[in-house]
Amino acid sequence: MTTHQNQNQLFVGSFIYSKNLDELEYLHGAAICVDKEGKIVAVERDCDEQTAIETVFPGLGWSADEVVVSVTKDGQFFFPGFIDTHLHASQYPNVGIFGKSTLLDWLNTYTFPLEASLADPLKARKVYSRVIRKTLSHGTTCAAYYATVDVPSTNLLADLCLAAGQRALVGRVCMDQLSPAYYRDDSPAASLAATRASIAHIEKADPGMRLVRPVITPRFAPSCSAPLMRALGDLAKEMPHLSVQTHISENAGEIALVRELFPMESTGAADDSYAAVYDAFGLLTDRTILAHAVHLSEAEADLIKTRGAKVSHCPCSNSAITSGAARVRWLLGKGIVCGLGTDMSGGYSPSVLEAARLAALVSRHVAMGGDEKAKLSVEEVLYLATKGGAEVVGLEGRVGGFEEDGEEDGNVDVFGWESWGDMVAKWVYNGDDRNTKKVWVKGRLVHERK
Ligand SMILES: O=c1[nH]c(=O)c2nc[nH]c2[nH]1
Ligand SMILES: [Zn+2]
Repeated sequence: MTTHQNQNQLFVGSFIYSKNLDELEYLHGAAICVDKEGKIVAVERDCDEQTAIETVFPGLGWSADEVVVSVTKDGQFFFPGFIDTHLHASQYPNVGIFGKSTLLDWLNTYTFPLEASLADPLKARKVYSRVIRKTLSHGTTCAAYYATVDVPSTNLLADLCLAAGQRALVGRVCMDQLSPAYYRDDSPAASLAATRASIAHIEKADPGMRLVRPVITPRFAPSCSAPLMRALGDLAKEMPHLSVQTHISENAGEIALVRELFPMESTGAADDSYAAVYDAFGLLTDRTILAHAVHLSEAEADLIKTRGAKVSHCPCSNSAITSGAARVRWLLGKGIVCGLGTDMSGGYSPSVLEAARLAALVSRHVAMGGDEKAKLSVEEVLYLATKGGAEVVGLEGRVGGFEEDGEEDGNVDVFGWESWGDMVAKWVYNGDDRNTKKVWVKGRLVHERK
């Protein structure tokens, strides 16, 4: 595959992207110029290839013979890359394998043994290479990954993302309690040292955090002792350029466990809620990504809004391991920023488009529970999958550009009489990786469907 890296590029045709939560912008007959560094340097409406060559290129100092041109055909469109705001790269081999488990037994039965086994570098390379290739093929240009406790293989995940050209947040998993002895940090100090080592590696591998960045990753409160939680909260304060990712309020058993492990008298938290525990340790900040947020109380959601923390909605995982139906409309109504996560392998699908579809369906289940306003529209779930996600991972304004286009073969039957709005709805409800023909990140072609 020619990647067109370090070449000026012209994209011509139809562009569709989220203007805001409620509206998609449809630009037909438009042109976008992307320079050698992968930056969008011109967006022109009512512009075809010839017009761009004659009127736009001179201002950019480009000559037509050195520019790579991509043009959409009928029914195709450029769409911003998807942002997967929460997934476990290390759990990819287990997608679909969850039986009838729920969170806590699922972790012990399926998840910890697999994650521990990735300390084998050959196995880690195989799994991480495949998860990157697979998510790129579904149009995921940016992913917030959990790796494992193991430092070398976590670092390898970052290196592989960098080599493949996928934007990524890569987190070494911190956990020093309540998992088998073969899979946990030896002490809070060891966990902190290993985390620092992984951060140092990733920052050295990509000094300007151009594509890949480390993320502070307390697995979830039950996996972390109070001293470890405090150390990671202090680390987040020391490194304000880094995000924090964790899980919150996914499952009833987990919530009861947090209450038992972190009584408010021991933490100095304002109340005995899950969100207050993270807050007490300095882990609830405007750089915090909270996966799930299914069973939050009113007060917890208000606290999350006050701190500016973000939510990764994971409808596939929440359904597969029967955690519950997150009330996304309620979170959005409070002004909490939300994006979508596949949460493999709690979730079984690598596709953010599938997560968008399931977000729409789960919102209808919430509506059937009595809140008619809960239903999310096609426009809303696509916003969560792109611009909302960008804000969740702290890359707003940097991603959400035009990085992907759709193709006519595959599972979406287009008859020719549909409006563009109807075509997009058909893509959301029936599309898959066959509709993703090419994927670009920073101008580099990182996936091409043959
Ligand atoms: O969906 C989840 N996946 C996990 O790996 C995990 N660990 C803690 N809590 C979790 N939830
Ligand atoms: Zn998860």
